[in-house]
Amino acid sequence: MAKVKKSAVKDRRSSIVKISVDSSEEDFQNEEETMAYVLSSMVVTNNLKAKDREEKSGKGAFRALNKVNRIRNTASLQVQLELYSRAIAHAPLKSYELVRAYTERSELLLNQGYYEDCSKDIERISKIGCCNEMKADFYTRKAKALWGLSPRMRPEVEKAITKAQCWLTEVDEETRQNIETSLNFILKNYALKTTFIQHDLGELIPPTPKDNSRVVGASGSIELKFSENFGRHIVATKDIKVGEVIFVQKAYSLILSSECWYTYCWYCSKRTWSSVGCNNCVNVIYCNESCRDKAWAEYHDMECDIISYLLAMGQREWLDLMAARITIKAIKEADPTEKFFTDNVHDSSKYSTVYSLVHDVSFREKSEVDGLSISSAYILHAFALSSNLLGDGINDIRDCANNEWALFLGALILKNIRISSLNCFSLSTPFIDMKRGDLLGSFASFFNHSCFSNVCPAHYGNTMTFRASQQIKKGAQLFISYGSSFDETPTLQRREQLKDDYNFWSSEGRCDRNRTQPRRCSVGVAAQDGATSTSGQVQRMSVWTQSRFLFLNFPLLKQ
Ligand SMILES: C[S@@+](CC[C@H](N)C(=O)[O-])C[C@H]1O[C@@H](n2cnc3c(N)ncnc32)[C@H](O)[C@@H]1O
Repeated sequence: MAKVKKSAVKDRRSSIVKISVDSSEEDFQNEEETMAYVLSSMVVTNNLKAKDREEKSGKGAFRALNKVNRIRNTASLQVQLELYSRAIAHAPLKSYELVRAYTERSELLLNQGYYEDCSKDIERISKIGCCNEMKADFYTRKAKALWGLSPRMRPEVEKAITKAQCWLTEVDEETRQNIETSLNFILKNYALKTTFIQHDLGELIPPTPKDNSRVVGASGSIELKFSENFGRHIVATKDIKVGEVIFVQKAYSLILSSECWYTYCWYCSKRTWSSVGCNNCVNVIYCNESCRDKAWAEYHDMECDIISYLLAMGQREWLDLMAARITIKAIKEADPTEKFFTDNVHDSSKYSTVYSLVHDVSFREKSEVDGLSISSAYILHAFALSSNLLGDGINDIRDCANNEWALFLGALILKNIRISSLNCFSLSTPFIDMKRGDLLGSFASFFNHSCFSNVCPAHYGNTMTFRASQQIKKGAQLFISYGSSFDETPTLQRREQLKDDYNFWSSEGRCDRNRTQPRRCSVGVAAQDGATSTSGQVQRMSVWTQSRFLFLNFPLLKQ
C-alpha cells in the first residue's frame, strides 16, 4: 500500500486561492460539512481563467524540439525520446511542428534499431502529410524501417525506394546526392542493425480465475469475511498451494508518477517509445491510438481540462489526480451510492465497490487530514472551471459552499481522496527499482497486512495480480505486506509505521516477534519444493524484489 507523503499535502504552491483551515475546533459530521467549511474559508487572490492553463502550441513543441537538438550529443536515448514525446504532446494537431517531431523521433528510433516504433511514427506522418521537400527523405526512412522489420518486406521496401526517387526533384543538389547514396546502399547491402527487442511481460499475466461466483476475477479458494479485529478480510476456503493465482483484476484507476508522464502510457502504464499525445491537452501521452481512445471514452474526456487546471494551480500530486479520476469515473457510472455487492456479486470494475472502501483518516495527523480537505477544494475548483457539471453559476469557488450540487460533488471528491490515501498500491517497474505509479483496485484492498504475508502482489501494466507466496491452510487469513522494505525494518518501527499510516497495531501471527535472522522468503520455499530454483536458496529479498521474482518465475512453477 502506498503511503501518502505528509509534506505533499502540506506544501501547496498555488497562488490562485489561498486556504487556511483550522478545523481543530470543528466537529464535522460528514464530508459535506467538511467541504462547506473548507470552501467558505477560502481566500481568493486571483481566480483562475481558461487562458491560465497550458494549451497546445507550436511554441511549446519547439521548446522541446530545440532542447533535444541542443543536448543531442550528450543526452541519453531515453531523455531524447522523452523530449520528443513532450514535443508531440504540445504540438497542435496536424501542425508542421507535429510532423517535425514525429520525423526527428522516427530518425532517432531508426538509428537505434527500434524499427517497429519508427514505422508507427512514419505511419502517423503519412496520415498528416508532409511537404514535398520532405518526401524523398520520408520514403527513404520508410524503406529502411521496413527492411529493419523483416527481410520479407522487400517488395514494400522497393516500393518506398521508387517513391523516394520520384520526390528527389524537390530537394537541393546536395540532399539529392545524399539520398541517392543512401537508397543505393539499401538496395545493395543495407546492413541491418540488431533489432531492439521490447519485452512484453503481458504474456506472463496469469489467467484470471473464474471460479468464484461472488467476486469477479477471484479464485474459488477464497471468500470475504468480517471480524471485529480485522474488519473485512480474505480467508481460504480450501488449502492453497504456493503459486496459486488468488485474484486478477484490471486496476480501477492508475496514476503515473510525475517523472513518468512523458515516458509511460497514461492508460496501460507500459513504457512507450512511439507515443501519441491527447488530441486536446498537452499533459498526457499514450502508447498508441487505441489506449488514447479507451482513456478518452472511460474518463479523459472529462479529465482532460481538469488536469490542465489542476496543474495550473500547482496541484501535481498523484493523490489529487487519483481522486479526480475516480470521481469522474463515478460520475460517468452515475450511481455512487449503490451497495458494494451489486446483484450479490463484487465486481471491481464498478465504482460502487470503491465507494465502500475504508476512508476514515481521522487517526492521521491533523495537518494531513486538513491537507486532504484542501486538496479536495482545489479539485472541486478544477471541476467547476473545466466542465459544465456545476452549471454556469459558479464564478467564485466560494459560491460552492452554498451550492447543494457542488457540495455533493466536493464531498465525493473528499471521500475519494481519503479512499485513495488508504487503499492504493504502488506500481513498480520490472527490472528497474523504480515506482512508476499508483493503482487502486477495490477487492484488492480487502487484503489485510502481515509482516509474514502469504500472498504476493505483482502488477503488470494496469493488471493487478495476487498469488499465494506460501502454502495457505483452509480457514487461514490471506495477507499481503503493506511496506516494501519491511524485511529490513525493525519490529517496533514497522509496527509504529503501520499504526501511523493505517491505524492498527500489528499483532497478527509473528508480526510482534523481533527479526534477528533474515527470514527465508517464500520463493525459497518454492525452490525447496523443487518447483523452480536459480540458486536453490533465495533469502532475504525485499518484498519488492520478491514480488518481481515471483512474477517472473511462476510460469515455470506451473509446469
Ligand atoms: C486496505 S484496508 C484492508 C481491508 C479492511 N480490513 C476493510 O475492512 O476494508 C486497511 C485497513 O485494514 C485494517 N487492517 C489491515 N491489516 C490489519 C491487521 N493485520 N490487523 C488489524 N487490522 C488490519 C486496518 O484498519 C487498515 O487501516
